[in-house]
Amino acid sequence: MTEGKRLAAEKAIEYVEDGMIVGVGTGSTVAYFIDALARIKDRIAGTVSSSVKSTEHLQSYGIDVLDLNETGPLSIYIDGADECDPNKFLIKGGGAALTREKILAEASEKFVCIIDPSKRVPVLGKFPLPIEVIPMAQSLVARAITKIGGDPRLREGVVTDNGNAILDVHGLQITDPLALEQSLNQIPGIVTVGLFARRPADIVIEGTEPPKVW
Ligand SMILES: O=C[C@H](O)[C@H](O)[C@H](O)COP(=O)(O)O
Repeated sequence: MTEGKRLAAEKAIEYVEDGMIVGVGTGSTVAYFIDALARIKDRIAGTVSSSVKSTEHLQSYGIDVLDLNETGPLSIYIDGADECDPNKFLIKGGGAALTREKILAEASEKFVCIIDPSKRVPVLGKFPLPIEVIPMAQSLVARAITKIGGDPRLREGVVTDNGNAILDVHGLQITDPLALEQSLNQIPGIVTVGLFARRPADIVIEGTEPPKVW
């Protein structure tokens, strides 16, 4: 699995062109990408980061981390996923960074998703769906999710970079990711749903030997 993450991350470097500002996701797969990016750091114009953790990792290599409000749209965003289906729809948020990740995916022309082969699934939902919620709405949101058949569990001891809580929703068979994303987005108190269907990945790199790109 670790090797799969590294292989996918190394391949993603081929999508980074000279002078680009690179959107950088979060997680153990992206950590390999940051290590690889450090080797070509003098060829890029900087990065925009999706989390405090990735920012610290990037800065440890002396890579510039810029403000999205200053950069404007990004050419490329590289990030991992917890699950990826054949339509390149994703579940993300296992590392609680989903909100800023969704913002960067939306801001980017090309979203390259890097996964080890275990993340590829026919139907999303085996991995509990992360949802970032405003703390005072935790119970309200949990009740709404229970009504649609999900089993929401508070991720204990986790506060997101935005000061919010995470509910992990178990027991959903996500056969229509787009519809579920849209309907959950209507519930007050939900900040971000960890379903990336409205804005899926454009390219998926699966860390096989050699890597599969689809
Ligand atoms: O919040 C975290 C992110 O969505 C990650 O990209 C996702 O959890 C995958 O992480 P990893 O590469 O560690 O499996």
